[in-house]
Amino acid sequence: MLLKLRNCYYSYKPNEPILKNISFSIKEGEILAIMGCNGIGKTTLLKCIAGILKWDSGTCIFNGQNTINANRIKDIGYVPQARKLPFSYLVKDLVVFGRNGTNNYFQSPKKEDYDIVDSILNELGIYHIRNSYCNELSGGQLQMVFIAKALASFPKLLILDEPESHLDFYNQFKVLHTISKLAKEKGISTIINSHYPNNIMKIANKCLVLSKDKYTYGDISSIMTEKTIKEYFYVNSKLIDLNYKDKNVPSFVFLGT
Ligand SMILES: Nc1ncnc2c1ncn2[C@@H]1O[C@H](COP(=O)(O)OP(=O)(O)OP(=O)(O)O)[C@@H](O)[C@H]1O
Repeated sequence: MLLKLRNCYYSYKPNEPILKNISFSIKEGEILAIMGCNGIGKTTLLKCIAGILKWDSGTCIFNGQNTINANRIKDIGYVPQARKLPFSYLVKDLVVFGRNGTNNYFQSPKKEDYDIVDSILNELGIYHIRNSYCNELSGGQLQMVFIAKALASFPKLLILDEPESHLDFYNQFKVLHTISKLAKEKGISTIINSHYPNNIMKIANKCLVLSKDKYTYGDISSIMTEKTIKEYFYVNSKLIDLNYKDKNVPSFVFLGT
């Protein structure tokens, strides 16, 4: 087991926990999707797992170590929600910051670091933009650059906060395909926050859906049901099976509230 959470709590304000009694685990190469309404605590959960926020209590075992009080967790790559950069960096210079797993802009990278960056950019199919300025990229390209930066420290666990938001359908597929490929071919486990059930059903093995007072967690097919959509999102839906290229593609049609 790569990550195991037991009875974890987190609150921004005393005695008002946002995350209550959270328990789940993730194996090597598994993809876990986190879902839930706006403001329910998904980003908070990702930040606690990544060590950006400190759990109030519970046990969080990552790679055999209890990380409940860790300041910086090695081997976790974190990709925050899409954002514009305050400064303009070349793609290769931004991605190389990921080499030491921090945003330490003052440590000079070496040639070996740039070689590793080049191979990652190549693997993600964005080598051709290595000398482009990040603030001149499209949203889809920028998202791939942030994923490259997170991969630059060779993480065992990749954490992505709504990676497909703001992207067109083609780029959503591209990002999802990349996440799935990294899990299958490199065994990189992934936790992904998403607002798109049809997307996560394409790539996730497990799913955790949060609400204010409870959550549900399990295999994706047992969790992503019409009942869960009604109970956690207050929306009526119909889950249909479509056939595409000889594969079954389960998809929700959202009918109304
Ligand atoms: N730094 C903070 N201090 C106090 N409260 C916060 C802080 N950050 C977030 N919150 C609150 O915690 C709750 C959960 O926020 P969070 O960003 O984790 O939700 P989310 O499920 O990721 O939302 P969304 O789907 O809209 O991105 C919200 O009510 C938010 O206002």
